[in-house]
Amino acid sequence: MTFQFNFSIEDHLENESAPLGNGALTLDSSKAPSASESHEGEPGSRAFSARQSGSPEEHLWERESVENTAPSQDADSPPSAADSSGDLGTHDECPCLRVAKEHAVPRDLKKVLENKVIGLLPGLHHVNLSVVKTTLLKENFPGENIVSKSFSSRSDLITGIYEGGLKIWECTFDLLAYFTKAKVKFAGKKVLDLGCGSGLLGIAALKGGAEEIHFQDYNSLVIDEVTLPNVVANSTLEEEENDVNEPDPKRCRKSKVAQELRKCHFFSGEWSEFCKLVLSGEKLFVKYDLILTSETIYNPDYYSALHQAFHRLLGENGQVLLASKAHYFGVGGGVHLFQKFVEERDVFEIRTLKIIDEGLKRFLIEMTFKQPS
Ligand SMILES: C[S@@+](CC[C@H](N)C(=O)[O-])C[C@H]1O[C@@H](n2cnc3c(N)ncnc32)[C@H](O)[C@@H]1O
Repeated sequence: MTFQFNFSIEDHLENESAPLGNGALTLDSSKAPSASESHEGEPGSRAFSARQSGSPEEHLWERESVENTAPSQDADSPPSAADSSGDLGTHDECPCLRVAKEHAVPRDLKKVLENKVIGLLPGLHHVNLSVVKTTLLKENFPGENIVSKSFSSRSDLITGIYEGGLKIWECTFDLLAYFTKAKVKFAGKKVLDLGCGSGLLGIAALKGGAEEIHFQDYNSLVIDEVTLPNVVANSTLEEEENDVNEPDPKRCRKSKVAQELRKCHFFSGEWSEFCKLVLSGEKLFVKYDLILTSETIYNPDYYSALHQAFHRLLGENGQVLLASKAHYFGVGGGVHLFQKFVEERDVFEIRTLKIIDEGLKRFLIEMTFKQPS
């Protein structure tokens, strides 16, 4: 199976890499960096530590095959009982689901931004991902070893192990632009950023006045090292900028930041496990008004779990805003296949909001529950 994704890595790290091995991988450094990664190291980056990487060099790696260790669900199978009822527990038989957990927001917010370099996108702060990867690799960081695994396999995705959250994918920017253009309303809503990676979609919702925002990523490390720091950076740095004329700026700022962070919850784990976790919590689960998701339909093996997550977690009048490339070469997923999958389940209305036909063709899609006719 041919597999191709943009992968950025520092030059010095490249030199530390394992040899190419069986020749299944080829390097093409002549290609331009992806739109997302080209934001790294932009002027305006704010350093929170003296540690700065050299200018990152972007490469595009090609991968011939990826071992398939992912939960395998049959994308073409008819909807299961749970799929049409929203019940739990259809994936119990699969031994390799990444168990879900909620991540607490550390009390010491300064620690969250330790060793991070903060970059600036229009209206949004985000941690420099090259620096995060370098730090994780160099410090033999405890927990998931996804940076070195992703590095040695030279891929942005390792099915069932690392699902790509250490990068800002192109369609995130499409959806962010759409929020502004279509004046998407977040105020008072309960929002889920599903497969959040950097969490920029959820952060935009937070800034737009959402009442509660949940961030979910497959990988625990992504939540701890990227999503949470991004949310903290956006809450704390924005308040620093706004509060210069307050009488007791420090105290006001602290309580405002705490208020913002209380609205946010962070989860890692596989989608069906995530559903189980939130639906079985102590408090009665209130469904989401809005589910935002970018570049999450690349793998048809995951469609069943993804569809079930929408089905179980979206409020009756809720809306899914989904951004995707038309086709993911090598992995096989894409808009056409996903649309077909959704139509066959007959649960959601699916509507194209926008087609972006420059570079790789991309789509913005809306899903809402079908109304009884
Ligand atoms: C390609 S990344 C996109 C990240 C981010 N949304 C963006 O646009 O930059 C796909 C994301 O979907 C999530 N994901 C993919 N498959 C998943 C699965 N089966 N269960 C849970 N999360 C999954 C991963 O956490 C990953 O961050």
